Amino acid sequence: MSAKYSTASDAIASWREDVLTGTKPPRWPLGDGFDDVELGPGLVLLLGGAPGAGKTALAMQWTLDALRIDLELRALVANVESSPRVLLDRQLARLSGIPLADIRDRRLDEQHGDRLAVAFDILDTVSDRLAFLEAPFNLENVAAAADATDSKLILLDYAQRFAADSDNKRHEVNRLMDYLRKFADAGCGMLVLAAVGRTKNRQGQSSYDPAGLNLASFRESSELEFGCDSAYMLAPDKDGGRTLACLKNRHGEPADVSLRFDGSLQRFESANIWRPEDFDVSHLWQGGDDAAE
Ligand SMILES: Nc1ncnc2c1ncn2[C@@H]1O[C@H](COP(=O)(O)OP(=O)(O)OP(=O)(O)O)[C@@H](O)[C@H]1O
Repeated sequence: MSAKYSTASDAIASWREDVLTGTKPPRWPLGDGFDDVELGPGLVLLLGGAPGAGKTALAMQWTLDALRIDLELRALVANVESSPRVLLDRQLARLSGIPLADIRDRRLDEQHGDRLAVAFDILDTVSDRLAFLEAPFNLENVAAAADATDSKLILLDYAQRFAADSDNKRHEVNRLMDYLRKFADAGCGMLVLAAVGRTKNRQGQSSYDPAGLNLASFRESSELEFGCDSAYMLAPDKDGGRTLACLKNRHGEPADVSLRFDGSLQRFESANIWRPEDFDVSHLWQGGDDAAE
């Protein structure tokens, strides 16, 4: 085999050009509050969390918002567990502000008309740049579908299900990361959801206690944690919010993100974004009335 390498002069020529012209590595915007979360060509982002933590909801929100903001972007969603209709119901709830339960049961009438119209308009702006993988759910089909649709953002939900069936699942999941890196090297950005294993809590019981979840929690894999560029764990807070804990960030300082999650609307937002209802100022008016009497 002939040796494969590039000389430093080759590498420096294009790199120096980027540095001097201020050309940054491309990143896709993921919406308000997620500036520190890096997803773009060449990167593998791992997102873990207990069942029901909201991984799918958050990953779909990022994907749709990236498509809304970056009109050049195309995305492929490879979800083994949920059909496109189920995923679209959830996004319709988020974009329209109509509770998911009403959308799921189609309890919709004229009063929802305007909000539905706005949400469908938004979906129309992304629909020809968004594709859903159909069976077979394997990496060969992911590669073929990404090529056919020219998708650069690929959402895998979830990683362990894309490891070939085998008696040695751990080995297969480790091999999976090799393939994910090949997708990234080919210019794709990989948003990879991962199941996590239970850990022992302080009482010695097996649980998904957020305090015990760490890089080693990614089930059946050591390679997932080493091979990714960034790894996040989505965990419920005591007050019903979520913390997006950054366990690893190869290209920057790891920064956690505090989130609010509205399950009925499948909507995440940064806990740092100001909302009028968080500030009850009615007592000030009350005080004013008292003072006037
Ligand atoms: N109509 C609803 N009202 C309120 N909450 C809801 C409603 N429908 C779903 N949810 C909640 O939204 C969350 C959706 O989680 P999601 O499926 O994104 O989690 P996940 O981390 O991907 O889980 P899994 O690994 O089991 O797929 C769950 O906590 C679920 O209970």
